[in-house]
Amino acid sequence: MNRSSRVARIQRRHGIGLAGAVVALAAAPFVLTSYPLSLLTLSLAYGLFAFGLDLAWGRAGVISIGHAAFFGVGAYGVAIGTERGVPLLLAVPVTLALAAVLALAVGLAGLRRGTSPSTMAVLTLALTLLAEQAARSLLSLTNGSNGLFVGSGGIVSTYYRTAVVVALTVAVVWAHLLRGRFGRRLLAVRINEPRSEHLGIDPRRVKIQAFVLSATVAALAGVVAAPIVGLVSPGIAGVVMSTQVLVFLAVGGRGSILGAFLGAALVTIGQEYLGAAIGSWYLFVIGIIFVLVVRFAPGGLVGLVTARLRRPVSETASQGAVVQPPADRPDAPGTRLPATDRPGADAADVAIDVRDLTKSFDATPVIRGVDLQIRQGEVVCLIGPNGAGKTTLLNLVAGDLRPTSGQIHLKGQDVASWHPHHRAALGLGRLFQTPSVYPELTPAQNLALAQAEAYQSVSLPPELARFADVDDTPASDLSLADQRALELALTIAWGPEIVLLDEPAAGLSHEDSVRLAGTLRAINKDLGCTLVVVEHDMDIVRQLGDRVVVLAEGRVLVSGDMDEVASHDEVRAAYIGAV
Ligand SMILES: Nc1ncnc2c1ncn2[C@@H]1O[C@H](COP(=O)(O)OP(=O)(O)OP(=O)(O)O)[C@@H](O)[C@H]1O
Repeated sequence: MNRSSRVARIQRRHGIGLAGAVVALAAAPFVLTSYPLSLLTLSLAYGLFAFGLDLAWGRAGVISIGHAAFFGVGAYGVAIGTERGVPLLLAVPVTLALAAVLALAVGLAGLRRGTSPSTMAVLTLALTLLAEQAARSLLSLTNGSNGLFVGSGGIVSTYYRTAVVVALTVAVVWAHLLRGRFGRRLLAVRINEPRSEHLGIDPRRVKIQAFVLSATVAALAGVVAAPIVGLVSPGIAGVVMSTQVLVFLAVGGRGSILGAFLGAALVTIGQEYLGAAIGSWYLFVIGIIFVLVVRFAPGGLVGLVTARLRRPVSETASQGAVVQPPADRPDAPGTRLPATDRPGADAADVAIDVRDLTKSFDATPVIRGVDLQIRQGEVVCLIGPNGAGKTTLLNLVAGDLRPTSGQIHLKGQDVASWHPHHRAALGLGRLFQTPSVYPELTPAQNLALAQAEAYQSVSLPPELARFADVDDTPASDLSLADQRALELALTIAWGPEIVLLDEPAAGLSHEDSVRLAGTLRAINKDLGCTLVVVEHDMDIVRQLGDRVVVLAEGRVLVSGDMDEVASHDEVRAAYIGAV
């Protein structure tokens, strides 16, 4: 089955699932009495809350252990608005906007570059503690610990219908978002942040967007929940509520909208009936279930069912995101943008220009005043003994490290302070020493993801294009040689003008290395890519390099063709004796 018919099948299955859910939800008021119906309504609100958390935790890998702060903003927004006679049509948007702004502030602070994931955990924990305390202390606004009453209009089924409409609307909007660029980028950043950044995606932006969306959905859930809960009190924004939603999601399963609603419904309904049967011991039972799920079913109930159904890897790994190159790309496949349309295209013929570059780790200098100019279309091999600073130099050019001093120009642009995704936007691609691909996705999805983000369209050489047909196994199952080839394939499919490669032949057999050198030559000749290759294998260097640059102790020792370099006494003596 080809990829587009598989995508159509997934969409059909989602459509059937949604239709089934609509029918079941529509039938509920006719078969349930008032109490179970109000429990179901509460489950829908909590499901929405869990889904909100999933947007951050399950989809973007952003840890939030204080999401009830946003839920509380939603619930109090409605409660305060109702008490003061503010129309819902005004109170709800203002409340949601407030939650979004709050989340933006937290996201900007906690998702800065270089901060550890635990920063967000600490910040959100502080937020939920603060929110609960604020709800207790701001007496004139919140009525303190006594809370505020919100009426549901008395007719449970009417309110149930409102909750259903809100939940379904969110599900449909989400399904739409998932199919587009945002869903794809969310998936890419969650699976492999550095790779995504070198495909021009800004991971911080994607995570902040996801967190703001997540908080807004959580606040909407609070809006929906307030009239069912009836009494909006400080606990609704507090740490217990924040923990409870983590349980909903862990039980149902992260990364699936069904998991969020299922987990919330099972725990909410279960604890209600358990509570009636065994009193506060129900908390103990819920705790045990949580531990068992985390230990034995980390994918939650939905994960268990999916594993039993043995769904194709391309379906399960992509979490519903559609990973295929968009059909409506303005530049048709096989074409390159006119040179004058590319950013920095009017710069001189120099692709990379490094001047007096230095880099120290702590006080230890590793790069010591490197000058290096590489022309567009050139193939340069960077060689030198272990620890000479070759990888560090690539990292500096790619933006993965900031220089201590000196200048880096790409295509005439001063990029020394630019982030990797900004440099990628100039057409700079890179390969890592350890192949960096999207391991959970199939090779075909890896390629499709790169093509969907493409800097420009290119036709892949046949030895790389073969991956487009491998759609039934995750990339992590490929051999090292194939993972290296896949990393090259997805980088080239993205359409770079300059590619930095860090020991691309490491670990390959002689035959594979020779084949790789031929492919790189073809990429240079047919696609015009400038290549900078760090390599130890002198056979490959001989085949590849227009020019060889020898780096030693962080300095350029000599630069020239292979014969010049090989005849250089210092190089022979100290670095490549056998050449
Ligand atoms: N993040 C870092 N922190 C501290 N020291 C580092 C860091 N990265 C590299 N170094 C040090 O910088 C020096 C140069 O390392 P680098 O990896 O650039 O060398 P290389 O020429 O690529 O070596 P190899 O051929 O073995 O890969 C080494 O001594 C290394 O330990």
